Amino acid sequence: MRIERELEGLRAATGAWRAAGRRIALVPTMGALHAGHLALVAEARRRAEIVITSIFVNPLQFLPHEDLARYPRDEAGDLEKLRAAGCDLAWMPTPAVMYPPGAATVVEPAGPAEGWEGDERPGHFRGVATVCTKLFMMTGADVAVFGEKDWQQLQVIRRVVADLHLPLEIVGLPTVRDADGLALSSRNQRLSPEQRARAAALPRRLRAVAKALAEGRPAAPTLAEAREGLAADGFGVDYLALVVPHTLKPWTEGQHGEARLLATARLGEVRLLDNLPVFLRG
Ligand SMILES: Nc1ncnc2c1ncn2[C@@H]1O[C@H](COP(=O)(O)OP(=O)(O)OP(=O)(O)O)[C@@H](O)[C@H]1O
Ligand SMILES: CC(C)(CO)[C@@H](O)C(=O)[O-]
Ligand code: BAL
Repeated sequence: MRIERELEGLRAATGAWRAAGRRIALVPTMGALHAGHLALVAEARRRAEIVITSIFVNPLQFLPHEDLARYPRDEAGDLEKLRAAGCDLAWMPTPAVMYPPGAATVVEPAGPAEGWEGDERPGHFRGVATVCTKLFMMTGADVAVFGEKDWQQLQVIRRVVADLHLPLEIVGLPTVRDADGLALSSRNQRLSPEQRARAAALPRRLRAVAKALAEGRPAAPTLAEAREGLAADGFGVDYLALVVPHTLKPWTEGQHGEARLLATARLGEVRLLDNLPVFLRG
């Protein structure tokens, strides 16, 4: 596996692959890799001859008070896992490579970037859209693979790619979970054993809400009950909402069809994100 930290090295590799007619898949990550990331790498392998995984903890998507300095990092472990997964190139730019002195241009997403994480973390999706656009341009990928765990992020990326006519395909993969249902996430490492045991209440309550809604229970009281339940379980609930899957607009009572149930809840300092598909019959 090649490891590149400078744009010249990355471009030399991708230029040669492209000249040989090879298709390139990109998996963007912030490192501290787990089985969820490796499922994205496996999907990338199925979709292209060459797999590039980027590891870059992107300062632009963290708000000043957020956990940038405490974000988990494990470069040696990550490289070992990527080698075993058959990744061809690890793209590990420094912040100075990604944002050279004087860098000023950003990608400002709208539409699905509005509300939910967009409200909780103002400017976050600008950072995500900017770095992903740069990663797409730097690697010249034909396809990029993202997780549905960050549902709103996936919809933002799809919107940006369509709006900017970027010549690549975006693939979303279902959330990989631990045995107790908790969505794998790098930030789970920061839960204490006691918090980790309690964290499974989040997917459990989401599954119960999804089942009740699919059975025809009205959304507003079902969601309100689940929020209270999560608070009683010790979570600080940022939001628990039913939305239109691709636009992220709030679901209106009486609508039917495919919806998405989104939740973000805090245990101590750790924010947990999760979401599930829900089908509401007419
Ligand atoms: N459990 C999972 N299943 C599938 N994809 C995942 C999972 N966790 C993360 N991903 C995807 O991996 C990519 C990189 O995510 P990232 O490096 O932020 O990992 P993370 O575990 O989500 O970390 P964080 O704690 O920051 O949320 C994103 O496309 C994300 O949606
Ligand atoms: C897509 C991403 C790698 C951009 O920094 C990040 O938001 C993430 O890890 O989900
Ligand atoms: N996985 C989403 C990236 C972030 O929380 O900043």
